[in-house]
Amino acid sequence: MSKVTVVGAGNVGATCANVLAFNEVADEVVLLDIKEGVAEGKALDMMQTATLLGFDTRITGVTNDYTKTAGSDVVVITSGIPRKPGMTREELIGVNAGIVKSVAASVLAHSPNAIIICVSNPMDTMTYLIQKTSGLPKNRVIGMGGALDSSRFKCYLSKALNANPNEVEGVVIGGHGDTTMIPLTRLATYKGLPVSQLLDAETLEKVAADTMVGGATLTKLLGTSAWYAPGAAAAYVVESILHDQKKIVPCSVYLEGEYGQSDICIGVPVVLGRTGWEKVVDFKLNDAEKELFEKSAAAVHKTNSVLHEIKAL
Ligand SMILES: NC(=O)c1ccc[n+]([C@@H]2O[C@H](COP(=O)([O-])OP(=O)(O)OC[C@H]3O[C@@H](n4cnc5c(N)ncnc54)[C@H](O)[C@@H]3O)[C@@H](O)[C@H]2O)c1
Ligand SMILES: O=C(O)C[C@H](O)C(=O)O
Repeated sequence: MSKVTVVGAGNVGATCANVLAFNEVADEVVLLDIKEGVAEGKALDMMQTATLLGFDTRITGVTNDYTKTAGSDVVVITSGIPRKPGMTREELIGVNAGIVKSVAASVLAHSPNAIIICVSNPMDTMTYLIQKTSGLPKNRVIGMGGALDSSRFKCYLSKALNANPNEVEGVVIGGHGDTTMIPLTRLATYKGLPVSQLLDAETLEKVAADTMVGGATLTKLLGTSAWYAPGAAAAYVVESILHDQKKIVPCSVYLEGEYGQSDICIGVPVVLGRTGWEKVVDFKLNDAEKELFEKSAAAVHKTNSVLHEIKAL
């Protein structure tokens, strides 16, 4: 029996739970929220799609009762506030740090062997906070951002190429921020062909720029941040772990020298399997990409330092 808990039954958490159930990623999904009735209601609504969609996953919802999450294999943390148009993700730190820290402690009290996936923003810093305060081995703390950013990169690339997005490969590393993410255009391909052979430099620059502000663009359109792709991206990470798929996915993980960085959680390609992130894959960045990665890491370190100022660490 596999069990996944999703904390936060808002836009992203509910979407993630829905994708997990629809794809039968786990036998059991528990949705938890602090707001009375919300998780119960959404879980019940989702369960009523089981016979329509033909899935066997059992979904339950609870209001802040962590005993019902006991024995989870994977816990996805989406609790916290989303940004509004005009805000950066970093501005959420003051409210979200307290929520994420206490939620991580509560889930681990009942599921000490769980692998934690952090979605709440600013995601790299929230992942670092969990890593530093939970005492978990580093392989069991994973920040989800790169899976989403890479799917946006592939979406924008496929539009520029007028191609099927599923035939496009592309990876985004670095921080999950408007100015810190790094779409690796040099390594992006369409059916194995480098996209630089198919698109001009100006188009490629626009694709990278659109990718970097992908979340901000949606926030402006929606009035709150996105949820369909974020929820699906979190479920994709869960599936690779729970089903031991060994997919290489860019995730925010605690580095100890890899990519020239230490004491930071930031997006790098990792192999995801049943024990969490199993190894960092070295993409052999060129000098320009290395410089971008260093700048990105410096910005994430700066946000992490706020954790001390607000006494979250
Ligand atoms: N990493 C990513 O790629 C990514 C993508 C999208 C959104 N996000 C982030 O995910 C978070 C959630 O976004 P959303 O759109 O789902 O927001 P939302 O407001 O729709 O949902 C958040 C939910 O968290 C709940 N919550 C708050 N405090 C809680 C607590 N202590 N315990 C349990 N539940 C609690 C709220 O009641 C709410 O239902 C935001 O911080 C957002 O910035 C990250
Ligand atoms: O943009 C946001 O604030 C939410 C999330 O990080 C996203 O990229 O969609």
